[in-house]
Amino acid sequence: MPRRRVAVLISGRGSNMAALIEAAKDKNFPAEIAVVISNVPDAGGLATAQAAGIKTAVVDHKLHKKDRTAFEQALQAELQKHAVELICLAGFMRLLTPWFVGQWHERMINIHPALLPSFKGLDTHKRALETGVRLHGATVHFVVPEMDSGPIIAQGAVAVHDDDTEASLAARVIKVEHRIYPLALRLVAEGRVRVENGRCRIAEAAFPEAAYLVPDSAT
Ligand SMILES: Nc1nc2c(c(=O)[nH]1)N[C@@H](CN(C=O)c1ccc(C(=O)N[C@@H](CCC(=O)O)C(=O)O)cc1)CN2
Ligand SMILES: NCC(=O)N[C@@H]1O[C@H](COP(=O)([O-])[O-])[C@@H](O)[C@H]1O
Repeated sequence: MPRRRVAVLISGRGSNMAALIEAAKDKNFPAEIAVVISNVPDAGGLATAQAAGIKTAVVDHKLHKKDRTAFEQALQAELQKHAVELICLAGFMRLLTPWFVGQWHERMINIHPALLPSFKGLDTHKRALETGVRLHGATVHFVVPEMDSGPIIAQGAVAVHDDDTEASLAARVIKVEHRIYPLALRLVAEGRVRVENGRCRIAEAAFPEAAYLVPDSAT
């Protein structure tokens, strides 16, 4: 089965993008990173991608003023130019319209730094600490028009320590993100994930393939 052509969309640092690029270096990985696209011209991840020999492009939402459709049509043209089959949102901070999400139904995934459905939106680590949850983590999900609400593909959890700060918790969660995002992309690219009644079913899943409980010693 040919490797699926993937676009990674970023807005910033790109550490999840780098984890996906690293995984795709393995020729047996069922996907190749065809292009990295940023809506922010000086996103740090662009240089990382270029250094890894990956094509990059900038589609600056500011150039399209507040016209989301025009921005997304420019994005769509760039994706078609690279014959992209799957999209990974990795710290991509633009809300996508139902039109764009519809174009990529069950072919676009996102990583979110919380155990969805808890803590949708922004500032997830701060809110987790304020709430006093004992487990926190990250989620890879299919993107649907409603933000952070798509079918869950993979999750990874870490314990929250009483002396945790937003920074210390974020540092442990990002390590989990870099483990579950390549895993989730592999499952989707292998065609092993099907959505039934809003829930993901993973074919031949060797439990706990799509769920990680990461012991403190590992983070
Ligand atoms: N239709 C969807 N679009 C996006 C989703 C999604 O689940 N459905 N996931 C996000 C990623 N994300 C959280 O995971 C997220 C991205 C952006 C925002 C946001 O409020 N953006 C503001 C602008 C902020 C900025 O430019 O810095 C906006 O778009 O007006 C919240 C959550 C990706 N898109
Ligand atoms: N709501 C989307 C969101 O908050 N995404 C989060 O942004 C960070 C991007 O880091 P990275 O650029 O190093 O991958 C990651 O923690 C990702 O989960």
